[in-house]
Amino acid sequence: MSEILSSAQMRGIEQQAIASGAVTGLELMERAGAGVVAQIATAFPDLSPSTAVILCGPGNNGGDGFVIARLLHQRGWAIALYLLGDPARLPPDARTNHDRWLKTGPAHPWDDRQIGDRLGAMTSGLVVDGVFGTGLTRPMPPETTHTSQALDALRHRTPSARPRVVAVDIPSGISADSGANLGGAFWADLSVSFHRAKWGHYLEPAGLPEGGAACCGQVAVVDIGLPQDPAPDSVQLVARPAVFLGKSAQGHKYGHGHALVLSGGAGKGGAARLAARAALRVGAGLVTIAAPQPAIAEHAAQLNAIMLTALPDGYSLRGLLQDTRLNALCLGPGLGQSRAQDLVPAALWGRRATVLDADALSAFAEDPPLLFGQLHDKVVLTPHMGEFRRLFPDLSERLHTPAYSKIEAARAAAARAGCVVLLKGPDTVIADPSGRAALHAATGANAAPWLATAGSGDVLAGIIAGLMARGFAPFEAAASGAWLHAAAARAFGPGLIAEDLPEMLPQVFRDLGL
Ligand SMILES: NC(=O)C1=CN([C@@H]2O[C@H](COP(=O)(O)OP(=O)(O)OC[C@H]3O[C@@H](n4cnc5c(N)ncnc54)[C@H](O)[C@@H]3O)[C@@H](O)[C@H]2O)[C@@H](O)CC1
Ligand SMILES: Nc1ncnc2c1ncn2[C@@H]1O[C@H](COP(=O)(O)OP(=O)(O)O)[C@@H](O)[C@H]1O
Ligand SMILES: [K+]
Repeated sequence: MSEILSSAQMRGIEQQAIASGAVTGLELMERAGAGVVAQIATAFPDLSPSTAVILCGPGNNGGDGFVIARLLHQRGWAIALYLLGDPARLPPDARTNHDRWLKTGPAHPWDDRQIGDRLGAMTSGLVVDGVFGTGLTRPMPPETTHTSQALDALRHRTPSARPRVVAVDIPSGISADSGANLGGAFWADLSVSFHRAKWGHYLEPAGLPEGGAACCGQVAVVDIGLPQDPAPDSVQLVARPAVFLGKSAQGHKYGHGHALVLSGGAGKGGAARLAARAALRVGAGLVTIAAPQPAIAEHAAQLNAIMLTALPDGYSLRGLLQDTRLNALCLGPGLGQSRAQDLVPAALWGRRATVLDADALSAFAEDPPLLFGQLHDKVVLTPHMGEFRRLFPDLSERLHTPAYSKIEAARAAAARAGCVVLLKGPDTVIADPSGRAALHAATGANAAPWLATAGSGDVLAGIIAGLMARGFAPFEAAASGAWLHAAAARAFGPGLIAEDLPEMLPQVFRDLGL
């Protein structure tokens, strides 16, 4: 797992390092610029010096741009540099690098049309976006409209017939906190960030225009000599399971737990079977489906290793939970809302590790606090955005403000609910009530677009329940579950349907070396 930061956290680290005397802002800017130039060489080894258009903005992102111009020039590049804004108003370090650059070449005043035309005519070379970085919280100014449109047009050309586009830190116009396109954002083949990647590199707010995960291209992170201590409240990017998922040679099936998946009525059992299959494949020692009597025959016809029991209502669930070996529950997929209203309180009374998904969440849309009052710290809620809106309408509403991120929303939800919340999407956030948070990004090179298929969420709920049956803590089970789920989808590839996901887990485990 690697740490990702908000813009405020990054600013804090930078300011503290400068205030302590360990480093100057000018040194950081020099290293940032040098880091970008080094990453360009690494990412595009075939790119030989030709023309680089360097776009500099009014803040420190522009300051990095001047450093990059100087260093690329030293490497034989012809530079065309444009500055948005008044050089006299540049912050001090950016001003110093602006003045240094002027000894080598000119800083053309920003001319949106001229830049747009120039970019449109380029068939090779480099465009460096140092217009705005982590400091931007408003839409791009109108003076960048043509430039943005010209960049958009380049994006649709084959890479061999256009310049490479490199963003300093993050493409201008993308919120480093929420990943939102603030309006008129640029895009890049490569975004070179400093010290740590930012939340916005991996978050992708729903809908158009495309946001951070879609616009950042390859994300590279360069060390600029800031202290490496973990930031308080930092968010971890889930790059692989944080726990060892192998089984010990001596294990007994009851040592790996017994997961109970609660099913809906006749004809509605598919979702529970998907979840149960996933719980078993992920390594739970035993898995039982508990279904109303009329659904038993249908399940029996389709199940072998998974056990089956009749369960009419919440009263009988309390009875079933007298068996302490049943250590993890999964409720919601295909459950039906009235059955959920009856079973969820009984399940939560049992204080087992519990996944609440789908109908187990929507059943409380009328009165979310009724649910929150019963939750405990072994529960994982797995809402998609629609379910999240039903339980946390105010947080969902706030997500429409561009700088408010899905990470903050999931954190606030976990604090309110008093349990782990996993908020789904191509970018999945896992948060607990203490503020601990992780982001699993199925975007960029990790994209898993075939997960957008009916029933894939049921499988995720089952994976997490299975991992909790095995004894993993809710947060680890949720974060590792999100990773396994996407890895299974990638391992199968195009054509994936939900049934395929559990069947890919063995290969995912083998690839992990288990
Ligand atoms: N934080 C750090 O440790 C480091 C930061 N560096 C660079 O500094 C960047 C952040 O610099 P800044 O905080 O100066 O911010 P930016 O350079 O991202 O730009 C924001 C600046 O423009 C102004 N502004 C914001 N929106 C505007 C708009 N729509 N129209 C006109 N002006 C607008 C802001 O008031 C601010 O001055 C980073 O992205 C990175 O590139 C690097 O130099 C290396 C070290
Ligand atoms: N485009 C996508 N890329 C990656 N993961 C996705 C994508 N779309 C959906 N997912 C994942 O697939 C699952 C869908 O769950 P959910 O919305 O509950 O669907 P269902 O109710 O049909 O099972 C979630 O885990 C979500 O994160
Ligand atoms: K930028």
